[in-house]
Amino acid sequence: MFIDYLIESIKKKKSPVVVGLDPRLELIPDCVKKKYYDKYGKTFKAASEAILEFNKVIIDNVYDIVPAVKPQIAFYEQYGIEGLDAYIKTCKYASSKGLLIIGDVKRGDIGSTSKAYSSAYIGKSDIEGEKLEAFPADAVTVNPYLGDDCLKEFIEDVEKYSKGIFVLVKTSNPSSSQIQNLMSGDKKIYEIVALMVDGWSSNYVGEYGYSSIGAVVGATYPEEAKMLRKLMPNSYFLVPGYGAQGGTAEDVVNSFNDDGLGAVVNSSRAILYAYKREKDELVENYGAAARKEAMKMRDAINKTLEKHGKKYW
Ligand SMILES: O=c1ccn([C@@H]2O[C@H](COP(=O)(O)O)[C@@H](O)[C@H]2O)c(=O)[nH]1
Repeated sequence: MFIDYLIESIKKKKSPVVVGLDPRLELIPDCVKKKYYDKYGKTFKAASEAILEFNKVIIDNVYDIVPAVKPQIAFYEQYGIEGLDAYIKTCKYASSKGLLIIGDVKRGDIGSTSKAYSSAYIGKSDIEGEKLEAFPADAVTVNPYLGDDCLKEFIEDVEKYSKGIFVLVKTSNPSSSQIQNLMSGDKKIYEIVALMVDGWSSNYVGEYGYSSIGAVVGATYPEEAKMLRKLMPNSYFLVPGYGAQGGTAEDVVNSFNDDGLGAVVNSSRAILYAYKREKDELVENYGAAARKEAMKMRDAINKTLEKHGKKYW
């Protein structure tokens, strides 16, 4: 099942780091973009080709030191069909390098519509009995705010296709408290969502005691993470907000259990565009700069886990 593959890869690579594949055209080096602009003009096709080349270089430089990548679909959708083509090809390439794919798609709708979303992202699309995969992923992020009928369809596909989901519980953005921290009875909304996740989790626990039904918990809210860790002991946390949003290794430690497992930490901008902080002549080595940054992040997190007695390796 998904969660066992993830944990085995974390242990093998000694790394709980997830590289977020969020291609921002304005930050992709000119040396990558120029040849496609020359060939296709300033078009979606050129953007898509530049993104794919950029992503492949990043993947080539990190596949042996991280267990998973998290492409954020919004950065591809904005370039239409060509952008989605780059998304699919990126996922397939990352998979071919042994990486797990966490599609950051944040879907969720009324049950019957969620079924279509789930077929698209972790299940199979049915064409007159022929079952086809539309977008490749091992797990996806889902939005729980329509209630449990919206997640039921995803959970069915988790079971049927050995996939995973990460439910938005406490997001990393500055205004996440506006709704997620509202009180309902004696609990905050995010605590109620966490208890729902815990309820769903228990049926999908794998070999290492963790469930393929996980939770998104932002690195920017370490105190909330501490409490959420207790509310969802079997759920793996996907922790975004490290680096560019200010989250540090000390901030993410509460998301891990005492066994040193229980969380993967995502960083997108800080890794992908690390070359911007290097000397100009190193622009063409953007892949090496990303690798260096991912290793720095891995080492910082591992060192902090060890300091807190949470060694997993
Ligand atoms: O609570 C959340 C949920 C998702 N994200 C996504 O993670 C990355 C973070 O990118 P950085 O460049 O490392 O800030 C991005 O894709 C977000 O959409 C999140 O940040 N917080």
